[in-house]
Amino acid sequence: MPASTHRCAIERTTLKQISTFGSAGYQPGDLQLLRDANDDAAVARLLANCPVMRLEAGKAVVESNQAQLYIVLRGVLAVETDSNTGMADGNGSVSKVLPGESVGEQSVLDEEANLSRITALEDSDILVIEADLVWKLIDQSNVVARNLLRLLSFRIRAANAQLRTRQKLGEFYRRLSMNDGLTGLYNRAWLNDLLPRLAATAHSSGAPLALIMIDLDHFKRFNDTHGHLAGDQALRTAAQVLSGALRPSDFAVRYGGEEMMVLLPDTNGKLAVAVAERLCERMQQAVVFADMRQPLPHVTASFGVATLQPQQSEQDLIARADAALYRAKELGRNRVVQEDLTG
Ligand SMILES: Nc1nc2c(ncn2[C@@H]2O[C@H](COP(=O)(O)OP(=O)(O)OP(=O)(O)O)[C@@H](O)[C@H]2O)c(=O)[nH]1
Repeated sequence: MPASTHRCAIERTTLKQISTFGSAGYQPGDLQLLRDANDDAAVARLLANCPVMRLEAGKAVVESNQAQLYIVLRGVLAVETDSNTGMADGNGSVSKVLPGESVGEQSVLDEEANLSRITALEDSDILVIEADLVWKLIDQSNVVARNLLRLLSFRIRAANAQLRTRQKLGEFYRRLSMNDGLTGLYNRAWLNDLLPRLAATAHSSGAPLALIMIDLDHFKRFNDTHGHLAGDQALRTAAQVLSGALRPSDFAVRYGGEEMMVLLPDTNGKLAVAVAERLCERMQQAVVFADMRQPLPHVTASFGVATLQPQQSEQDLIARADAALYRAKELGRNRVVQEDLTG
């Protein structure tokens, strides 16, 4: 390619030409992409007139419509991946490009303009290679082709690793938004999302769905006597009792304050009462440790049990379980009451 064509594309950038690669005194073999190409005459010939450009610290390469490959000869570049490409998660990530390393291979290969923002972290000298010259290098040098494949393979691995990390992080935050921070049980937001779906499934399949509403007894007194932190510990203990006693298909939710809820898909009223009895029993036996040397008094809870009736909404189900819980409190607490289906 004639040298004038290079100049035309480059003048639109903040880069200033300081020499050509042929006269700058660098060895191709020192550059990642040209490793083992020191004795490759075709490579030397093709690169001889390629411009070596200076990018001052803090300056960015102005976007070019044409794909170009940048190889750092001296200095450091920061490459901020574009967040509008659909490849990123909206947060562009920044990586450093050190002497010998390159940026822009992918845009050269897919013939797209480089959408990354490239900035010099210090005064940097850069070998700029136009896309069609990169293709000529690939055509004429097996060594360059192999180095490029190696480089791309490394980039794919790195991108996959980053993707996996982001997926894990996404999963972590998803869980965080569904779980109550104090007890680890599902939270109200999760319930609002899931309960209508559980109810719809139960209605359409005809399988029973039971709900147990649970409220710790005299919890205000517990807090007042032992302090709020001990109260928090009692709540955690109660949550452990629930999650430790349920089947994997059941769900325990912190409904709010000292109120919790258990959802039992595929469970009829009789079975749900048996589960609630078991929970009630375990609750009064569970030891509340705020300080290992001195356990706190046991907490008890009252339980209201209801099952989804035909045509009943999930709000009706909660209301019926709540009414049964209220009755359990009235009858003296630390007990299970099933909804009254005769009324
Ligand atoms: N430590 C602690 N206390 C809480 C939390 N959420 C709610 N509470 C307390 O739970 C207590 C609930 O009190 P009440 O609604 O009067 O009920 P109760 O004292 O348990 O009485 P009964 O339900 O009638 O047995 C209040 O004192 C709340 O401050 C929490 O996250 N941590």
